[in-house]
Amino acid sequence: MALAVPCVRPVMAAKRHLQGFLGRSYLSMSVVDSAEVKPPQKIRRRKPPNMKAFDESLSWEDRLADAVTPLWRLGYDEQLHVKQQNQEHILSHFSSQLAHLTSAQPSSSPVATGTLGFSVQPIRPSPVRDGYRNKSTFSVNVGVDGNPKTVGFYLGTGKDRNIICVNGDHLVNMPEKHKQVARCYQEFIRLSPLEPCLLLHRGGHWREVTVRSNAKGQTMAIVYFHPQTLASEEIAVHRAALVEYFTRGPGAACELDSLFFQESAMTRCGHEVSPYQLLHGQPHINEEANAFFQVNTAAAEVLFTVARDLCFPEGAAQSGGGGAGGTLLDVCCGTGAIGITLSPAVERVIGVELVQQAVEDARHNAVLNGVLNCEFLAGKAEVVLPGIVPQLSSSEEGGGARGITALVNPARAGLHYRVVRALRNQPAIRRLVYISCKPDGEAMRNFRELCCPPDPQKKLTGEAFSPRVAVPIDMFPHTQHCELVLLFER
Ligand SMILES: C[S@@+](CC[C@H](N)C(=O)[O-])C[C@H]1O[C@@H](n2cnc3c(N)ncnc32)[C@H](O)[C@@H]1O
Repeated sequence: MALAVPCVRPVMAAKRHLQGFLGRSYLSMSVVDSAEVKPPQKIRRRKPPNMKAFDESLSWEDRLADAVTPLWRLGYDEQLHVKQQNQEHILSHFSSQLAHLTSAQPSSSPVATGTLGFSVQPIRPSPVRDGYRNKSTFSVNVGVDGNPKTVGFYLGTGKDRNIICVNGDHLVNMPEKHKQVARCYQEFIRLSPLEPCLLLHRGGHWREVTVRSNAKGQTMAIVYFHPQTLASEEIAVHRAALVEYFTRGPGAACELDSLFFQESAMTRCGHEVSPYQLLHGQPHINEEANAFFQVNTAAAEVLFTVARDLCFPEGAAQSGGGGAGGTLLDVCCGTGAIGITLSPAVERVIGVELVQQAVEDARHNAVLNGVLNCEFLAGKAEVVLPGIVPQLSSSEEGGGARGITALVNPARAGLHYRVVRALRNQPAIRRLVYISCKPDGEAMRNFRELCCPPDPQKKLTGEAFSPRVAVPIDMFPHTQHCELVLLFER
């Protein structure tokens, strides 16, 4: 199988299907009544919103760039320096809390790495700095000139009634292809007799467009449409106009490989509730890299390599199979990318994930890659893990050379306390790798729970973990975001 990115596991190209991504469902929607037919609405030019709230000395483009990519004015080395300092500051805070918890000598300096008690490695840069996003969602709203059919990104807030939509042609993190689709979509909706949908309850139809692309340059667009009270035959007319525009009209220049359409009366709505309709092209575009569902594919490869090296420093992941035994617990595994990537290093991988559709994609990805030692369980980690982790002890403790390694990659809400307790109370887990996109948020609570002294009252009887190594990774150049990978051992 061909593989564009050889750093993790050359024989394992994870061909992830976009269909899987589309199928994810977090919200339900009410049934839309499409019986009432309304005549096409007249397009009104609206008054531009109150612009006083913005810094008027800057152009709209600069204001948007400052909001979306706040580090864009800095050179890349400077950006990395800023992020490194931020991460060290957060870790220093953690170190102080840790010292307090364990009544050890508090850290004296707020930022110096040497006083943390563990090492912070230099930030790993993103291999791609500009145009790295493989997914972009463009909104529709009132533009600077008052045109309500403007496709771009919001500035301002609904509460302050100063929302303004600025096109993203100048944003450095956005690929050209995504910008082209956004421009064409804007042209299309401006030609359409239908109103845009600016607020879900205020009428109008044309909503945001999501654009996805892969390393081969294939592009998928998903147009979201509010049906309001249109009859299905009416919607069909506008759907056909959209297809015509993107296949034979000016939009054909985008060379879309897939065009999807979703009728939805809610902000987000899953395929099960309101099916994604394939209007043109193929149902999936594939990515032959290891981490498609991260927004920056190339940087995700770096993340996975770091995770592998921290989980298995002895390097058996490169042995090409067989591994050194033991189990990898992939907690909050999403579509299984990390577990599948690391599977050669262990006898088995157990992935746990809340979203059923993601679990099905993970199973699909394992099959696609010929990986047989991964199982994926659907459910809340706080429900699933307390049931299975204690069972692992008899077979794993002292059995394999590695026992159990835990890798956790929760959403911003962090891990539920029951998850931390299940992991801590399992003595066969000697090593735990925590990947966090927001280490100064709820993850910090988890770090404390992992490292505090045992507390029988809270049924936290297992030995405490200690932080050993922290590795910041720049997944999003030009923004403030930074991923942190933290190795805990005991
Ligand atoms: C940051 S993503 C990690 C995705 C995955 N590790 C990857 O690389 O693609 C967090 C994942 O945690 C899942 N999640 C959120 N709450 C959860 C819970 N209580 N139990 C299990 N999974 C959860 C989300 O659905 C999401 O897939």
